[in-house]
Formats: sequence, C-alpha cells, structure tokens
Amino acid sequence: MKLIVLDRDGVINEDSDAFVKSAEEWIPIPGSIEAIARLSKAGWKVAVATNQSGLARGLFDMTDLTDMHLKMQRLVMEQGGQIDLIVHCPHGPQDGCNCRKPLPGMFRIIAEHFQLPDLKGVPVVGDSHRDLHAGLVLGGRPYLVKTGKGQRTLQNILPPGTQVFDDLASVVDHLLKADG
Ligand SMILES: O=P(O)(O)OC[C@@H](O)[C@H]1O[C@@H](OP(=O)(O)O)[C@@H](O)[C@@H](O)[C@@H]1O
Ligand SMILES: [Mg+2]
Ligand SMILES: [Zn+2]
Repeated sequence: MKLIVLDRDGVINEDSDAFVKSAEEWIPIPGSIEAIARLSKAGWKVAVATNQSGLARGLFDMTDLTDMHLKMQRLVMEQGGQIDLIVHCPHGPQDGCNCRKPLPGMFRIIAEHFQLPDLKGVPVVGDSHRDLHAGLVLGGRPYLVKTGKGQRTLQNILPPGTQVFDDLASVVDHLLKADG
C-alpha cells in the first residue's frame, strides 16, 4: 500500500509558537496542499498525525480544530485529492498519554486503520524530532522538512536514515519520481 504519514503544523500549514488556534490562523505552506493532491491522484493514501496540546491548554476547542481540518480537507479536495485519515493527540505534555509524539500511539491507530501490522517503509514527514521518532517506532521512513521548526530540528542529530528536504512539495516530487 502506498501510504504516507504527515505531521500537520510546520509541514502542511505554517506553524506558530503561539499555536495555530483557528481556521483563520490555519494557513497552508505554499505547495503543500497541491502536493497532497498529487499524492492522492497517484494512488497514495494520506494520513495526518498531529499533536494538538492547545486543546489541553484551553487555547482552542474541538470545534476550532474541526474547522481547521475541514478547511484543510476542502483545500485538498479542491485540488482533486483527499486526506484519508486525520489523527490528533488532544493531551498536554503532563497528561501521560500514549498518543503524544514522540510516542507512537497515533501511528499504531493509523496502521490499524489501514489494516497493516506496522508502518515498515512508510514515509513519515515531520518538522520536529518527535515526529520522526514516533514514526520510526513502527518502521516508518523519516523525512525532515525545513519548513516550520525544521531548521531548528536540523541543528541536532537526526535519526539514522532521515532524508532532508526543503518542504513537503519537494518530498512528494522525490516520492513520485521514485514511483516511476
Ligand atoms: O506539529 P504538530 O504535531 O502537527 O502540532 C504542533 C502543535 O500542536 C504545537 O505544538 C507545540 O508543542 P507542545 O505541544 O507545546 O510541546 C508547539 O510546538 C507549537 O508551536 C505548535 O503549534
Ligand atoms: Mg510540526
Ligand atoms: Zn495523547
């Protein structure tokens, strides 16, 4: 199965140290929406795994998050693609959940949804270490983008085998070229 797992903030949309708290604040990174649509049209399944501690912090609520994801989905569908699954962790750093990246809980949910035993060889695209580590636990192939917090992430040692690209559009160019 051609499946990819994307981090959201800093990969699909612009991130903010003040959190992205509404659909109005949710702004796509240039090329990312079109890149997701290109994957869909090439037969890829697209999943999103996103930490949303802003919910636990009371910065926004589930209605706001749903509005952000409806906007994201609408923009991709307007380009002829779709996002097949969006999984979020609503918890805060102190909540002790098993789904907040770098823990792999969301990635297990994604594997189960697509009836896969693991995510061996599945590209996992993120802008932070925690995105890459969470995906590696299930065998994912790590891709770091320089958008969002990616430049900061680059300052530290990356997991072995991590491939670095400027942005999601460049990752998708690479994957679709390899598709042949
Ligand atoms: O990159 P993804 O996983 O899609 O989402 C990240 C966001 O939930 C927020 O995660 C926060 O980290 P803490 O949750 O405070 O550690 C901060 O990094 C915010 O700047 C960022 O917007
Ligand atoms: Mg991110
Ligand atoms: Zn969680």
